[in-house]
Amino acid sequence: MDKWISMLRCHKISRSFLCMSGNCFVPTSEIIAVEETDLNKKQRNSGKWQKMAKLHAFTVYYVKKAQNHRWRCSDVTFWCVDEQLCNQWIQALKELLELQTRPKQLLVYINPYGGKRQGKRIYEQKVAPLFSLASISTDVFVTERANHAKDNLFEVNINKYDGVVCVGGDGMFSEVMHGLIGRMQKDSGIDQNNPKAPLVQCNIRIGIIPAGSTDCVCYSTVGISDPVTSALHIILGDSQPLDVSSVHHNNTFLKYTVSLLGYGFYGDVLKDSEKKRWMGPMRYDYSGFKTFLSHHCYEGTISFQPAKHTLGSPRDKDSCRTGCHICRQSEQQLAEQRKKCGLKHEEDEEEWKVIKGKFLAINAVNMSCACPRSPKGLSPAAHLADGSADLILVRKCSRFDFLRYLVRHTNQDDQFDFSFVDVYRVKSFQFTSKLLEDNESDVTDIGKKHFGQFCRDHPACCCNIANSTWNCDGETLDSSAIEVRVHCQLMKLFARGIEENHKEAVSNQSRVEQLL
Ligand SMILES: CCCCCCCCCCCCC/C=C/[C@@H](O)[C@H](COP(=O)(O)O)NC(C)=O
Ligand SMILES: Nc1ncnc2c1ncn2[C@@H]1O[C@H](COP(=O)(O)OP(=O)(O)O)[C@@H](O)[C@H]1O
Ligand SMILES: [Ca+2]
Repeated sequence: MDKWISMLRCHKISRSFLCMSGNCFVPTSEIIAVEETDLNKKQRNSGKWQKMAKLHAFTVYYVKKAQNHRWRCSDVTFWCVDEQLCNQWIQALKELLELQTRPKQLLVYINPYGGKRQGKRIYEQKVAPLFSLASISTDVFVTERANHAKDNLFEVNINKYDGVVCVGGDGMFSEVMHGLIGRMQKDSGIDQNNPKAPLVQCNIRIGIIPAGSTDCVCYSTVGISDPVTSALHIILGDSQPLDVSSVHHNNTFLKYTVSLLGYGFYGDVLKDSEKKRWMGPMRYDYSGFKTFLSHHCYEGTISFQPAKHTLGSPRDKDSCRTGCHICRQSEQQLAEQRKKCGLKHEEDEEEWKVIKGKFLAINAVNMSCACPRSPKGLSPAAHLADGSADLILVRKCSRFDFLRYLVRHTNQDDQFDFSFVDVYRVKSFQFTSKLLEDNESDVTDIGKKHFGQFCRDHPACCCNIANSTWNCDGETLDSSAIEVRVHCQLMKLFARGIEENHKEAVSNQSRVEQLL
């Protein structure tokens, strides 16, 4: 009988922990749901139960943390002969759950064509059952065309929802983010075309269920690209602020970006890969190889304002982790700035640094851009919410050197430790391609007429006179002059940043245990 009445092992309940046995406990913030267990069902399945006294039971579903930031839903059932006691437990636990601020109503957009075209199946089989277990109601849209989700976000009654979930890749996330941020600015009468406009923060969180090709935003904010893990972060109501950069050209708003804004190599890879969508995520390997062989470099001018407000540097050894003190400090600065000037932007005429040159790649990243292809990312020490971006300039170099640089994205070696790579932490920057500069100064329009030709002065130098395009979070952006500004913590995700590795977490756990 003892075997069945594990309720006896359930010693103690406090406001923050449910202790289930001497060495196993679950923080209440990690309980997914509590349900009365349907014993009739179990009794029907097992004959020996019939002879026992009438039992009552409830099941606690909780987050079980596995290796590599992977989360799973686990459960434990507590049995009891006393119905009243059982109900008291259920009641007490439900009250504790009510105290947690968790999403109750979500708006879900599924891109059925992202990644390996599994978005719909992933949502239906892995995510929807968890949402229903956690009593979350959902309105689900399966998109029928690109920009469907974005357009819809301008029409829906957004206040009805506690969050928006997108099922897809970085491109789909970008679409939903544009819809939400755009909607917020429209509702507040803010003109997005003004690059200096102080944007209104977006308090409705976005959850990403990864079902795309790169899933860099998900991987960099959760530590793994796994639909169940992401669904559990949404259910627990996690919150991770995120920097967003705005991209403008001549007082016209072009795009927002949270992960990679890349010109040259990554722009060319994306442009070529769009023609190979049928290949699925493999298209990036194919186009990556092709672009690597073409070895085009582009000439232009970059000017930037260094981010002096933040303590970190792109060469730091420590990365941004859950509860990061550098991001917290930026949050405090932001709050103080708001107190001082309201929504107005501080007019800063801080110094601009100017760099001219020939580049194979210009990458601006608001976060590390870690993804399964590059587990440390393009800038391992970049922060999710410090109000800065890391600007990585890869100058013209040999194919062999560029390959060495690319390979370092995939291993532990320092990818900035090359004479042809410079990295700066910035709060804003501008880029103008040489071709545009020449056109603006009324020099003949050679580039446009002879697209694809190489530098006339140095035929062997591989410097392409055509412009590259920008890879803006997986969307192509055709503009040879852009102005970029980082907006500190403009939006929030259902995530908590990457947690310290498991070993440390376990040792913290046993420390808490001793305290109890
Ligand atoms: C020869 C060795 C080459 C190894 C290079 C490995 C580098 C991988 C770096 C990945 C870059 C991450 C930045 C994320 C970009 C996404 O926004 C974008 C779009 O992602 P999506 O397809 O929408 O999920 N994906 C790409 C590859 O441009
Ligand atoms: N129903 C649809 N049909 C075609 N394209 C779509 C649809 N829904 C969304 N999209 C677009 O598909 C693009 C890529 O989607 P994404 O989910 O990021 O997949 P991937 O990671 O494979 O690129 C996004 O730009 C998005 O706007
Ligand atoms: Ca940042």
